[in-house]
Amino acid sequence: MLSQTTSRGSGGIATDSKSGFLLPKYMAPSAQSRHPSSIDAIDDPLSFALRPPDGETEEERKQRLAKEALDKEQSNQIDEELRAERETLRRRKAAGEVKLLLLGQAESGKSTLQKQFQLMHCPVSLDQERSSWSTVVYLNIVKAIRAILDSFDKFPLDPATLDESSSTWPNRLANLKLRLSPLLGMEASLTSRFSVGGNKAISGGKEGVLVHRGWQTAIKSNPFSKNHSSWKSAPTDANTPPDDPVGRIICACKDDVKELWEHPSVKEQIRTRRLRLDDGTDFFLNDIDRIGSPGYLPSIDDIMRARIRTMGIAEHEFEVSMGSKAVRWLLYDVGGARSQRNSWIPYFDDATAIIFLAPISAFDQYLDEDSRTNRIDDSLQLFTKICSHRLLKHVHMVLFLNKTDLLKAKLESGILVKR
Ligand SMILES: Nc1nc2c(ncn2[C@@H]2O[C@H](COP(=O)(O)OP(=O)(O)OP(=O)(O)O)[C@@H](O)[C@H]2O)c(=O)[nH]1
Ligand SMILES: [Mg+2]
Repeated sequence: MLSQTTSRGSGGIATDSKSGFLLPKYMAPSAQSRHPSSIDAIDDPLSFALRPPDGETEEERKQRLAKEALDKEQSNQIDEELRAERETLRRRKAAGEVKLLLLGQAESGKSTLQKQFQLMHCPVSLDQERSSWSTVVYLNIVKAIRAILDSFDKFPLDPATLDESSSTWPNRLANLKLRLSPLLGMEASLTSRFSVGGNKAISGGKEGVLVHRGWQTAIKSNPFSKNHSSWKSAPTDANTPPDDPVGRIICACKDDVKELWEHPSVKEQIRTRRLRLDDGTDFFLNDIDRIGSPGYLPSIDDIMRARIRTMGIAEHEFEVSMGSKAVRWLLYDVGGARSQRNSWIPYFDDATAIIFLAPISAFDQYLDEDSRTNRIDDSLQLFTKICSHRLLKHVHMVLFLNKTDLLKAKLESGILVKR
């Protein structure tokens, strides 16, 4: 090896007798007979790295060639996909499409904003998904009850702190836990309804269920979803028990849910143990009579407040009237948890605009995925990174300070903003 390098490095010019071209000496035919052909030439590090190993057997050669053929096929396939993607983007740009990315940390309100767009520009499609959302509402209720009961398991009530009127509460709590166990037992089956094709929905433990795009369609095909009339008309089956077994259980145990939720010791537990419930929990549990009634179908408010975590990127398409013409908007709703943020980048280079959502009510909260990082700090860092990203230099940016109603409620309840 060393002698070859030395001979090539020796320099000098020779003439190719066939072409008459001047060649470096090591490329002259006489040199080529002594040295490897161009594919193995060590002047080209890539060729050198790719040359067959010394002493390769016939069997190894066949395997290597078969693998190279497979790699080439895969590489061609990727090239073809990239070409098709570039072509789609070119056509979209030519057609004047608007590509809008909704970015921000988890729970910042991206999917909620997407639903508001859908309600404004394509209400029919939201209406068609209406029965699917009852599964999300049920799951939110089950998750909140589980979190409350788990908290009492972890931090049991201290009988010394209970006054006379609450002295029977620990027994009652144990009894409620037993009575609510059939409802809690439905969590896994509710989660499985969100699986799309071969993609299973993931139960994220205390953070809730992560869903793939297209989950609404998957749920619609579940046997408990019912057809319904439009938003404005009242449900026609108001006196018949729900087909959905979870709906039936909620109907049967709504008084227990109510008793648990309204008990002062539960409110105290949430406050003192800083129990983090989803933002829509108060809304759903305060309204359990309505949700737990036969014929329940989610209202628009229910849909807006229902919480389900986005996994990956979900594309939504709308026709938006802009002046005299209708423009096609493609809205991308992304999963906001830290582990999901790398998947945003391929959507940056042809984005028209970004709406960055920052929930300003979260000043006293920490990330689910990193309990040491304050949510406002995370939003600020993320926004700074997005603003300075080289692919987003020419993209319009909208900063959306969200959840102002929750901020107001927190400040009015006496919670102070401090570092
Ligand atoms: N009170 C209140 N709740 C809001 C507001 N915006 C969103 N929410 C609620 O906040 C929760 C989380 O909202 P999502 O839209 O699911 O959050 P996301 O950013 O899509 O979260 P990921 O999908 O996990 O990235 C839902 O329960 C919403 O109803 C708001 O302005 N006020
Ligand atoms: Mg989302």
